[in-house]
Amino acid sequence: MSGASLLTRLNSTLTTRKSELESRSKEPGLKNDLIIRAARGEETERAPVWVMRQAGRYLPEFRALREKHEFFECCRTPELAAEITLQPIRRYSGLLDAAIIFSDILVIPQAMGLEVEMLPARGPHFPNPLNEPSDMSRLSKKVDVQKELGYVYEAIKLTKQGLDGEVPLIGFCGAPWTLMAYMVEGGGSKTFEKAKRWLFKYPEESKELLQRVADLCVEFLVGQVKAGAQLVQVFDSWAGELSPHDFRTFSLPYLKYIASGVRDSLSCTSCKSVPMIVFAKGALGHSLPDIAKAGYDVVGLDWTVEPAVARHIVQQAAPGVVFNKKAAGAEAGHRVALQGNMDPAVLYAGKTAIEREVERLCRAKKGGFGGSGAWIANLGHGITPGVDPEMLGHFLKTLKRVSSEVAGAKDEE
Ligand SMILES: Cc1c2[nH]c(c1CCC(=O)O)Cc1[nH]c(c(CCC(=O)O)c1C)Cc1[nH]c(c(CCC(=O)O)c1C)Cc1[nH]c(c(C)c1CCC(=O)O)C2
Repeated sequence: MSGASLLTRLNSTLTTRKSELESRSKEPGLKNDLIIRAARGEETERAPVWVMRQAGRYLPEFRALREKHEFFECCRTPELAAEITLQPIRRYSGLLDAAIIFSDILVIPQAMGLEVEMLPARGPHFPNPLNEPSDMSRLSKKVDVQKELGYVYEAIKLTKQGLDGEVPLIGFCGAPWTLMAYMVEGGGSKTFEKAKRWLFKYPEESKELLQRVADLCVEFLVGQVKAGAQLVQVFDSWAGELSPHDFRTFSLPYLKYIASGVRDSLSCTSCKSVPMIVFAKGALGHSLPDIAKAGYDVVGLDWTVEPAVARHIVQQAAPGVVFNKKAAGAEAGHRVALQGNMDPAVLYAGKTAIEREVERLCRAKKGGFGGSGAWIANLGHGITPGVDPEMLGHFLKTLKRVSSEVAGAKDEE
């Protein structure tokens, strides 16, 4: 074969492959699919970026709305939830690569029949938490997720209209262990002694509760995807409270169950598969290889792990994962992508510190993520209420600039 015809053939193979990739990831009308491609382990022209809690109290426009409406009223009113979801997208126009639906992880305990209130300055409060396993009889036996949480689906639909394809929308839920911790503690805690007492005194009953929550997580995430969520994230915010053994016993199995449950369920419907992100805060130091193999496309990192080290560990543990074999839009194996992981407190330290830390985050030679893709830039936990919104803007702009440079130069890798 002549050089020219070989080139033609190669070109046509590449074109076919490119259009396959596009049809797999790009929803009609979606203008920016950077985060979807990065989540699928692909190289991207820069790192997509979003921020946990990007719709929140650091935004004056959010606080203004909250003066008029109670927290769970905002969650339960699709128009308000959609408006709040869109607030950061509007303010940081062109700088955020995803929206996350405004809601809370505690809507699942509410759907199970527990009362939850959001106390000013104190956070979530359960007036009647689960004190003993016998209290599980107070939980609804069979939760009608559509009836109890349909308002989230409505909010997703409305938000999608508002976004008009500008960026993808992320759905989410809390992980079973984190939700159980709230349900038993009755709120946040420094020691988690009540929830841990359950784990150690009543391991079987704890597993029953975790399983009941996990089943709801699967149904709720699938519902969010059917309503239009284009990625989903599972937040295990309290994973780091558990010893490695207890994490493997009481958290990891349910994280796995959720990933495979959602994928199986979506493969049985005409719904396209969506990338799944797991964020097990505080558990990465001991369990990153296990988390990388838990069935998620993306592993979220808190700031206690060095990106280059995490990349190495994840690549060793899960060199190429094949998900969604049966799903519509089935795909071949891909790298597990990473998300994170700048310390949110850097946003308090001014522009010079932000620039320095973004450089470290992006450049492989500085221990950062490097230019080979499969990275979604984010903070290592949610943005905190005292941050000046301008500083988040500076983070987003700097990240966009430096990560484009690094991807263009392949970061000398
Ligand atoms: C543990 C947890 C909760 N909720 C959530 C988690 C997991 C993430 C994490 O670890 O931070 C998840 C969450 N909560 C909220 C979102 C919305 C989407 C987003 O912008 O990220 C998401 C994804 C809104 C919220 N959820 C809450 C607020 C602020 C409450 C207010 O307006 O009064 C917002 C914007 C309240 C909330 N809700 C919760 C707590 C502990 C608190 C109070 C403390 C705090 O504000 O950080 C439970």
